[in-house]
Amino acid sequence: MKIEQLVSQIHQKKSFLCVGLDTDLEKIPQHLLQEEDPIFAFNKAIIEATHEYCVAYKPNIAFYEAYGIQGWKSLERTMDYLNTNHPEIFTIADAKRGDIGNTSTRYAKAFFETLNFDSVTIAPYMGRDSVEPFLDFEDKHVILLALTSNQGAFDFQTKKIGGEELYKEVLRTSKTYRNSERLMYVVGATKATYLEGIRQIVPESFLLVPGVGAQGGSLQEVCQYGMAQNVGLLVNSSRGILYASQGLNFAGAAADKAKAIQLEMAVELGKLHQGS
Ligand SMILES: O=c1ccn([C@@H]2O[C@H](COP(=O)(O)O)[C@@H](O)[C@H]2O)c(=O)[nH]1
Repeated sequence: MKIEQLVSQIHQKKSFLCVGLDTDLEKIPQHLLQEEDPIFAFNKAIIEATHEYCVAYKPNIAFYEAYGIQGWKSLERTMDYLNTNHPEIFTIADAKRGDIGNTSTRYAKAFFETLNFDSVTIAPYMGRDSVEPFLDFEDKHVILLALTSNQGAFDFQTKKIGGEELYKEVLRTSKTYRNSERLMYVVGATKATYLEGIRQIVPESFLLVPGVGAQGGSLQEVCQYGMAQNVGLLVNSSRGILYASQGLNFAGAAADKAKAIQLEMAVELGKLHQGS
């Protein structure tokens, strides 16, 4: 998908919500366990209930790999369903991959060609030749981990090397990569105040921002410090939407949660237009 199509969706739906499809058989409503493919049945119901309020879906690959071949089949069915029924919605494989070039190319083919995702999350630790193979795919995007939402982010990412924090070095160096216009970055909502400095380095890049809802990040703060002229934000919520209810009306409850976030996002987008 082209960035312009994503931006156009954001304005059309007045939303920059990404719904995380972290589907956990221990948390989905019990009655779905009788279905032939409970993970897909849950995802389909969530997608149908929430698609008008969001512009992206992000299956975290761990939740599918955990169930072996059956989990991988559920992921494939979910992607086929999205690409067939909602091709305008941006898809993110939250896989956090990255390896020597030869191997990265195989990962890229798996997510961009076989599963037909629009983007994949990549760890920057192995450097240029581990990331560039993912950047070779037209209209596909690499979402590089910059400053993650967890406490462990302070172990390495905020440490200074040569006078600058490592996450800033990741942002600056990655801008020199081949096809760097296909890069986006992960920045946790729990680190919202850092977004001001991040925007000085990557003013218009799209940022995937997990950590609102269950992890306690604030949507308002993310917008205050991180919104760009092209919006430039995809704010993710997974558990806060998926498991709003474990009863028969789980999808309705998820829709209510997604709509509540979308309405807050509409207010934030309104402020952007006032400022221009
Ligand atoms: O820094 C990061 C990077 C990725 N994640 C992932 O996002 C979702 C968040 O789920 P919630 O239930 O909304 O907390 C999940 O898939 C994480 O693995 C992140 O949280 N932080």
